[in-house]
Parts: sequence; C-alpha cells; structure tokens
Amino acid sequence: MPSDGTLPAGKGIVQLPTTSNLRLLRSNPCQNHNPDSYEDLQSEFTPLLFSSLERYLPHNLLNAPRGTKHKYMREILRRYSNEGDRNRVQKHREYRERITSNYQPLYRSLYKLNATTFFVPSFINAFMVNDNNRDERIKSIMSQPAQGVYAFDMLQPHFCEMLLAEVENFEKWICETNFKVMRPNTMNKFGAVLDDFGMDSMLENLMEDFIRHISKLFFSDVGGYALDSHHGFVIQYGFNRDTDLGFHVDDSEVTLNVCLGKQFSGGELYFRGVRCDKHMNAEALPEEIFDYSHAPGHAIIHRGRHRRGARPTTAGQRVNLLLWCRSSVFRELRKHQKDFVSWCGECQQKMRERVHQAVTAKRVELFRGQEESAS
Ligand SMILES: O=C(O)CCC(=O)C(=O)O
Repeated sequence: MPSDGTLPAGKGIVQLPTTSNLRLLRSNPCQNHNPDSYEDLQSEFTPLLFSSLERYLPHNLLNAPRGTKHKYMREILRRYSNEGDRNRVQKHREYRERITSNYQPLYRSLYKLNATTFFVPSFINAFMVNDNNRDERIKSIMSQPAQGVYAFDMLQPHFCEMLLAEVENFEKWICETNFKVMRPNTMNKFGAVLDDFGMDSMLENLMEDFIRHISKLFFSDVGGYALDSHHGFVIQYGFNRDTDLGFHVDDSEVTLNVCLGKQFSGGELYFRGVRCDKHMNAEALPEEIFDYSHAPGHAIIHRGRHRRGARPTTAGQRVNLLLWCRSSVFRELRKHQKDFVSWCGECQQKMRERVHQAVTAKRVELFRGQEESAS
C-alpha cells in the first residue's frame, strides 16, 4: 500500500478518499468574500464556475493563492463530471477557438453588451435603476397574451440590422472557408450559434442583468433568478432555408425569443401548454391553445417546457434570436422531485382531480357517520 494510505488504483478497486485528498466545501457561502477572476486560466470547466464556487471554499483557503484555489476546486468538480463530458467540453472549446481566431467580426460593438444602443428606452428604463420599484417597472412593460407567455418591446431597429448583417457575414465566412459549423440544435438546419463566434459573454450579461430579473418575477417555479447558463443562437426561415419548425420543447428552463426581421409573412408560433417529461404528449386544454405573430424588435419569454412549433414562413425571410436559459440548481432539485410538478398543466389537472376525489370521499364518510348516528 502506498505511504499515504490509499489503496492502489486498479481493476475493480475504488480509491477511497483519505484525509489528505478529501476536498470539502462549506455548506453556506462566505457572502462578503470577493472571488478572484479565473477568465485567463485554461481548464475543462468554465471560469465563471470557479468564481461562483470560491465563496464556498473552507475559511483557510479563501485568501490562498489563486492557483491553489483553482486546483482545489478543479479536483472537486472532477468528482462530479465524467471523463466523456470533460472531453466533450474540451473539444467544444477548441472548436470555438478555431472560429474566433479566424473569423473577423463585422461589428465589434455587438460583442459587448451596451444597453443604450441595443435596447429601446422602455426596456432600459425598466431595468437600469436598482431601486424598490424595479419589479413593478419590469411588470409594466410586459403584456401576457397567454398563460405563461410574456411579450415586450426590446431591441432597437439599428441593433437588429447590425446583428443580421453580422450573422450574414459569419455565414459568408463559413462558405468561403468551408468550415464545418455546428447548427443550433437538431431541429434547425440553418442558423448560427452566437456563443460559438464570440458573443458568449455578451449573452451571459444579457441573461444575468435582464433575463434573470424577468425570470424571478414570472418563472420562479423553474429556477427563477437562479438561471446560470445559456445557449444563444439565431434561426433563419424562408426561401432556401428552413420554412417551419415542428412541435417541440427546449432544453431550457426559460426561453427568450426576439424577432430580428426581416420582412416576412407567416411564421406564427403556436403554443400548446407547458408539460413535464411524463405528460409531453398529453392533449392541450382549450385555454392553452394560442398563436403568436412575430414583429421585429419584439420579444416573448416563456418556460422552455412550453410546447410549441412555428408555422411556415410563406414569404420573405424571418430571423429570430433565441436565448435558452438554464438553471443547474433547478435541474438538480428536479432529480429529487417525484410527485406532481407545479408548472405542468397535466400534473396540475391530476392534482385537482386527486384533491376533488379526497374531498368527495371525506364528504361521503361524514354524511354516512351522521346518518348512522341519526338512525
Ligand atoms: O421560430 C420561432 O420563432 C420559434 C423558435 C423556437 O421555438 C425554438 O428555436 O426553440
């Protein structure tokens, strides 16, 4: 046995942690600790994860050299991810690096969030001042055309034009260089992942500074403010592109969908209610059936589990920006939730039926008791 007391790693032998290699975190974060930035350090995990985790380090490590903290946290994170996942993340990082070191952006100003040039004034005014009325101001710019779907005016026309031109420039570069690009998801044959060509941190800021506040107000049951990662992309419909999108749900807790343009007919979204995995194919209730027509600059936001599809774009070209926002906390909690879920229409229906049956049974029992004592 090695001198540190561990069993030799080998076939069928699991190495047990000893006190010297056991890595622990605190259960409550040290709120007033200012974490280091890990942006410039190479590792298989995102730098943000280290900054977030740092507040949970044992007290004696909080002010240790950054490299020591990084090594300690990396070893903990490795216990929770398998090698396959880590290789996949590493490959994706290399893919992004190949793009960003070769692609020349058309408008560099798009790559850093600038509220004044990106957003319309009503959107900026709702969010920018962090006072006691912020939630009320956010609610005041939103309409709710259907249960769980919120709509609002968001992007400046000039920003939409620039982003469309940037995406076209990226597509041109793909063609010219014959670069084998990954499309946004299995259902879109066209479209580009904005995160992959340098807009990752701009979209992370959009999620953190704006979308999280909306989610806290309207989607507290699917992560609320705890959104902590995203997938940002554009989808394109029209001639020589996809025309429609099949019935689906997203791999997200909350989805932001903003129309960038251009001119088009058709392309309405049809919604059919929110469902959990178990009830994905259940019939929609009449009140869940809803159609939405896109308009450039306007956004909608809804739960990722809101079942929907897009009707054919019959003329012109429609391009939309999608931001799928995820919450690792919500996903972890879901693993332990076995019963009905509050955000699934079918679970809610089943819950109401169960309560109704229980009340009916109780009533029958009480009346029977009364009848028996009267006779
Ligand atoms: O075409 C649209 O606007 C909807 C897109 C959508 O639902 C999605 O990409 O998940």
